[in-house]
Amino acid sequence: GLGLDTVRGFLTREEDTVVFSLIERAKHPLNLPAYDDRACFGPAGRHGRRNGSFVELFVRESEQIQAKAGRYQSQQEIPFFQSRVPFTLAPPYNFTTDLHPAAASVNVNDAIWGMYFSELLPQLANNGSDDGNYAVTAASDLACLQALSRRINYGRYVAEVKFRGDQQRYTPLIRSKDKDALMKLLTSQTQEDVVKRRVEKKAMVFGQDVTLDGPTETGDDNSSQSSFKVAPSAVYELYDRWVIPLTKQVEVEYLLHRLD
Ligand SMILES: O=C(O)C(=O)C[C@]1(C(=O)O)C=C[C@@H](O)C=C1
Repeated sequence: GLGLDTVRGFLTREEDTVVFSLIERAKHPLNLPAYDDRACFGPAGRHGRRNGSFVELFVRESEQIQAKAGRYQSQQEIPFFQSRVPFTLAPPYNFTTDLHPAAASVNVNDAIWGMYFSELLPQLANNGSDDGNYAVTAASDLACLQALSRRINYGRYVAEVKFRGDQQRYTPLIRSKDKDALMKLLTSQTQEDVVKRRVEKKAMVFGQDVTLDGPTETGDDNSSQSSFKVAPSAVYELYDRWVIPLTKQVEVEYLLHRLD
């Protein structure tokens, strides 16, 4: 079943996905035109509606095909753009439903979207300004967004486990809608420190150039920040400023609906 070790294990494994997706995005230049709402390449004209930026279009259409394939039948996955596309490409699969139904759809995808494009991306994409290769760039944005969304919105599962493990303390706080007290009760500063230091280390391990000669250890010779594909301190900061706080926001929102 679901326990604190299991859900923390999931978050730990998700860190790999998050860090790798950031490393992949860092390969490409910023490619600003792909994010411009007014740049009207794409089929905007043909369909007579505004499609937003190229990346927005890419994400929306990618999510539609993935919806058809059944991706969002899993409660672990929440699309950035809700659509009513029925899933028709895959046989139905019996996903587990561990979440409380009234709280299962709690998510902070809008905040993740805003954070990714205005805070994270400008910092991440420093490998030149524009190579015109927007399709590959958008695909790696989608991978980052999906990894971050899955990790952060997994706060629903963490909250479910914490609620089940301590119903006597959570129930009155939920009834009185005491967000601050809920936040305090679910917080473990020790665990947050472990997570932040571990993702920083993962950025060092995954983001170094691997060669056959020379030392294999990190931390001794030339492992300055600039020799990593993504700055380890930037990954630490991403978790400190955004990933963990947003996860906790999801946990609180979930708990507020846990007794509905
Ligand atoms: O592991 C937990 O207990 C969580 O709630 C997850 C998490 C995190 O986002 O990593 C969030 C809040 C806690 O203070 C510690 C860690």
